[in-house]
Amino acid sequence: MEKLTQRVQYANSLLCVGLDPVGDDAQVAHRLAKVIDQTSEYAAAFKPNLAFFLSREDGVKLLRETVQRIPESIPVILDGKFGDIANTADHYARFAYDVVGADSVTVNPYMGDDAIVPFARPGKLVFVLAKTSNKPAHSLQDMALLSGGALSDAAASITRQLDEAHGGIGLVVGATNAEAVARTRSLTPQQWFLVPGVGAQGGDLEATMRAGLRPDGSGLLINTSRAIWQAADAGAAARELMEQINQFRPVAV
Ligand SMILES: O=c1ccn([C@@H]2O[C@H](COP(=O)(O)O)[C@@H](O)[C@H]2O)c(=O)[nH]1
Repeated sequence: MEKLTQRVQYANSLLCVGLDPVGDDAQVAHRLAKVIDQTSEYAAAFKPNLAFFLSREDGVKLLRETVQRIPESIPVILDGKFGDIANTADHYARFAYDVVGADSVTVNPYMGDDAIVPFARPGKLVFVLAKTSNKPAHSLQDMALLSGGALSDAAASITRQLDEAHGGIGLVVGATNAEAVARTRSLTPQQWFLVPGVGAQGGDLEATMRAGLRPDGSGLLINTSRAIWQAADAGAAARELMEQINQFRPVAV
């Protein structure tokens, strides 16, 4: 959390550069290095998606090399959407933090608190899926609970309680539904949101910023993956998005 706050201030950025490497093995390591080197200046964080590495024969090696390439001052969020019972979750946490060297992970809360808590280590930040960016998310996440509210509201409330108990718990909230961003912000006023869905998924950046930004001008990490990976000039694409994001932040005095 501290590392992220420092990085956001230093780089004056809320941009999270997603790393979803596609292409053949021979070229992908080179492209990853290039994207990291060209976008580092503008990145508040990097988010490698585990699936895009595990689908390659030497995927874990490539992932470790990717993380090592990222400057130490920039937080790495391993997007693995982990979510199993406690003793299994503990092994996923060891993989993410000790093997890969990530600072942060994404976790699916469906199985309950014990799927989340093993990832809550000092200095680490856990992003729990609350309201995801994919269109069919509503089929489960909008279900009304007998106790009131929707299932995604319950996920948000649980993360708030866990953050109060353990610290370092944020949420994943998609940029494709600004109303949901606002609602989740009202339930969790202080927590960090990892926000995918801008770029290839067509999320509305301005509406998302207005709905989710904390009064201190922070608390959102806007992720984009394909829009940077596929750009002819990844650095220019990252700078442009960072500047667009900053237009909606209060100017520091
Ligand atoms: O709700 C969610 C949670 C995670 N993701 C992941 O973020 C990136 C988005 O990539 P784009 O190319 O910018 O669409 C990808 O790794 C997803 O798995 C998400 O999209 N939505």
